[in-house]
Amino acid sequence: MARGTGGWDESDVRVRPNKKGSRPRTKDRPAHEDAVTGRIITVDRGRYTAIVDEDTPQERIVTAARARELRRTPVVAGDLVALVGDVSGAPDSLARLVRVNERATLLRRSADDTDPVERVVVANADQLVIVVAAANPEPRTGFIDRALVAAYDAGISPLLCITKADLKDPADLLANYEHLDLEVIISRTAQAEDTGVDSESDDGLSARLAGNAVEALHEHLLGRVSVLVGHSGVGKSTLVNALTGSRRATGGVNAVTGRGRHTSSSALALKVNDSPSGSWIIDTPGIRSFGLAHVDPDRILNAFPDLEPGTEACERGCRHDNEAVNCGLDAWVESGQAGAAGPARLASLRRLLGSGMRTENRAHAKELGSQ
Ligand SMILES: Nc1nc2c(ncn2[C@@H]2O[C@H](COP(=O)(O)OP(=O)(O)OP(=O)(O)O)[C@@H](O)[C@H]2O)c(=O)[nH]1
Ligand SMILES: [Zn+2]
Repeated sequence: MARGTGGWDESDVRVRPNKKGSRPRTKDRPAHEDAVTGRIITVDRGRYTAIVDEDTPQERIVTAARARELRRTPVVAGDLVALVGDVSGAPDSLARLVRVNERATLLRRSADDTDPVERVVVANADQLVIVVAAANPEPRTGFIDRALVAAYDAGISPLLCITKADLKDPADLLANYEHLDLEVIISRTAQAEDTGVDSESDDGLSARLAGNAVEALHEHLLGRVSVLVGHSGVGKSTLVNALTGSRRATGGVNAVTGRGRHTSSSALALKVNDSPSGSWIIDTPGIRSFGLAHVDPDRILNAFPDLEPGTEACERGCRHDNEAVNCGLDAWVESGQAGAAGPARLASLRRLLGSGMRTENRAHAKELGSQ
């Protein structure tokens, strides 16, 4: 489209003289023109592990420490950063991390729903894979709903992955989400007639997963950065290892990250097997729930598109929570417009709305959380 002002070129751009230009160079902050870009794979006790020159013959792992000028900017798995100094990646070399590039997305959580400090979990993820088991452990819709809120709030597409469908039919669980435009992958162990993918969990337990399920998930990971969340025991590490070829428990070391030695509980990015450049899984062992103190109640409602139209009948200022009088959502659900799962969905929404902080506390929380 033509620009409204028409016919600009570079000569129209006036370069303002830099007031600080006459200062002695030594007082200028270094421009770091020689910096290289790295993708943060994991963070452990003040050391930042980055991959540099990704998917080129020079690809290498560089360990870095943060520069003072970064102040308190959080740096997390998935961040793209500028590195200077010794970026050779040689044993015992240490680079300096001087800048964090602007993030496309930022997945955040608070420790619980009343904790004012928001924590940055993962940067630049395109997709949040919510892993729940059909049984053992029992699925909790509360966890799924929280993860959906966090995903929508961050502008990350959610994908629901149900594991262990060999133990129980997940139809009842899925009925909760049939009115949502939510993509679902169902995984299970291989039956006799299936092709299987042998994989081991991080605890060294082996499972033979149905090949078509692993393949379906693999397809969703191509060309994207996906972050996986799930409760302990749902089969997350079995899946991650099947998709990345990483086998931490048996001492196998992922060629890229050295996951075999990775013992901390921080997020870890792994390259997806047989995939185009830029396909990453970020496993989050430490994240098993999402405190939503940082999310605005209106945005919580966004994660319930099957209910949201019902709020058109609400009075202005309606909080739609358990104390709300004449909330349009009650009639919406009673009339069946949210389907059979409507009552359970509304109960889940109200649990999330009821547990959050009141708006008055939010401004303060944001200030604290920005650190
Ligand atoms: N029946 C069945 N078992 C599975 C399936 N996937 C994984 N498992 C088993 O479930 C157990 C737990 O799997 P993990 O991969 O360790 O689960 P996790 O989510 O990584 O759990 P943490 O390591 O505690 O975080 C292991 O014994 C797996 O072999 C499945 O689809 N069906
Ligand atoms: Zn309402």
